[in-house]
Amino acid sequence: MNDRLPHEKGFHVSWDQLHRDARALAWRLQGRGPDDGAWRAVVAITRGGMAPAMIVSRELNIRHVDTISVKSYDHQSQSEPRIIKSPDMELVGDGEGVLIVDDLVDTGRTLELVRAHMPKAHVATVYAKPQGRAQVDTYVTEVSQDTWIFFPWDMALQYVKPYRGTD
Ligand SMILES: O=P(O)(O)OC[C@H]1O[C@H](OP(=O)(O)OP(=O)(O)O)[C@H](O)[C@@H]1O
Ligand SMILES: O=c1[nH]c(=O)c2nc[nH]c2[nH]1
Ligand SMILES: [Mg+2]
Repeated sequence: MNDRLPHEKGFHVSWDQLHRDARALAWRLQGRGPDDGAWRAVVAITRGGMAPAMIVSRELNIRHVDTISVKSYDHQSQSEPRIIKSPDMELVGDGEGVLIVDDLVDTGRTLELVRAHMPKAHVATVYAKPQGRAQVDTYVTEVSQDTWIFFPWDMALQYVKPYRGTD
């Protein structure tokens, strides 16, 4: 399933940047729920959606938080998305008033699968690439399709050689 553009560029996101961007996402969602502007619940797409969902639910004061676990990538290689764990369907119903939160949309295949389970939910991601953008109702920052987004939980600080070398 790798009929995709190679990822020629890297977009490196720090914890601080992720926090700011997830807050910006919350502010965009504020007051847009169906119940007097409020949202009933948040469903995080694990694992990448968990940190953004925590920040969004904190900002919007949403206490009902559940997860749907979808796996589609092994590092940068994509396979058929699979649901590993479903949310409490009594809580989420058809998705009305529910915010689905993920870190990013790339091809849109993960969200296609999740939307099929909760067709009336509002889908929000922090980052979006053009191919999957139509699957998202609200996002903060778009990057090009040939960009790989590196998240803080996948990175570590390490020594870098000086550009001109050492004596
Ligand atoms: O739009 P798509 O092409 O479907 O890709 C987007 C999905 O891929 C990543 O999850 P991944 O499957 O790597 O699992 P993870 O969240 O546990 O890292 C990312 O967190 C999104 O959920
Ligand atoms: O960490 C990630 N960065 C990405 O750009 C991406 N696209 C799909 N899945 C992804 N995971
Ligand atoms: Mg994910």
